[in-house]
Amino acid sequence: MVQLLKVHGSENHFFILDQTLFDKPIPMPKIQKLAQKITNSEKGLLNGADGILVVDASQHPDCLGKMVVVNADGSIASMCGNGLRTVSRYLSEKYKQNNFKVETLNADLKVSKQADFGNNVPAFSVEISPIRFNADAFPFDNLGKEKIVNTKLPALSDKLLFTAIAVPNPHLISFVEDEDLNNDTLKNLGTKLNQKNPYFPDGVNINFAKIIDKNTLFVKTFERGVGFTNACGTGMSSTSLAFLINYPDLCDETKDITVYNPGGMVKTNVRRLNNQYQINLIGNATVTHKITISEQALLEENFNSAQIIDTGEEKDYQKFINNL
Ligand SMILES: N[C@@H](CCC[C@H](N)C(=O)O)C(=O)O
Repeated sequence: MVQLLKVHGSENHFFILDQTLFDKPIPMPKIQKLAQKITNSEKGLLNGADGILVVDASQHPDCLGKMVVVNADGSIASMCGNGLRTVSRYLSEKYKQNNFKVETLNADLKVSKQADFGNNVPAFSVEISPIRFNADAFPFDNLGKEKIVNTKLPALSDKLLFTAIAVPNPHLISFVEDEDLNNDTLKNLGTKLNQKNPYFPDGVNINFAKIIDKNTLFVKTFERGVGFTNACGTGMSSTSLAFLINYPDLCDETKDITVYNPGGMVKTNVRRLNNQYQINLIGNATVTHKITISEQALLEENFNSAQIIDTGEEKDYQKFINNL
């Protein structure tokens, strides 16, 4: 029997699968196939999720573990901000440490336990890095730009301005008004740029942000490999950086930015130090269910035999967001 966890950061839901608990690690293609089934909202486990976070041992200095992100469609992403908070909590409790690093595909990232966001709402801070703006980091093509910073892209929209930042997964950001937050623009753009298209051959996460106040944003994301999510941690982080760059008068980098999202709220801090940007993302790391299942049943995608314990944390998370 093996244990999986169902977790979320701002209601961006994942299953944590710890390879070290299996007799033999599950080959990645099998996990990618499993992701497509277990995340399905109707036929998957516990109403599905946005992906699987695969945890494994790390040999890197100061790293308590390694995280690989598998999106709901089976594609692999270089990073996941909301997911990293939950993996940080998992490793923190497993090894009884509060400050450490987690190996990710592109970088070893500093993480730390923070004061709870609410009663029984544990929170973690995670470093979001590396940060890149150039086309090599994405890639993006046929837009006639080396960098996209507060730029009109007529091929995508005749009115919106876009900023493109890889953290290191690719994000396209636009600051919009209510109309574009609520109409189909984000859905249409997200769908167009995440199928075969001449502009973003690897797809792209798209974030529409509304400025609520000084240091306060609302961000809605259409994720590559997933579709609409309740929240995207790297999306809110890259959007916070775009906010600092494009609206310096509204963003005080000595203070945290509060970022509301359809699943709750996180804090980000974005600083420019020695001509380089640094981003930290702070938010809940909630474990909603503990799942015990045989390895065979899991790999045969026979989820009916799973034994499930509800941790009760979701009730407390809901109280926290109801008080926002
Ligand atoms: N939800 C994540 C991002 C997950 C990866 C993304 N779908 C991609 O393909 O880049 C987050 O919280 O950052």
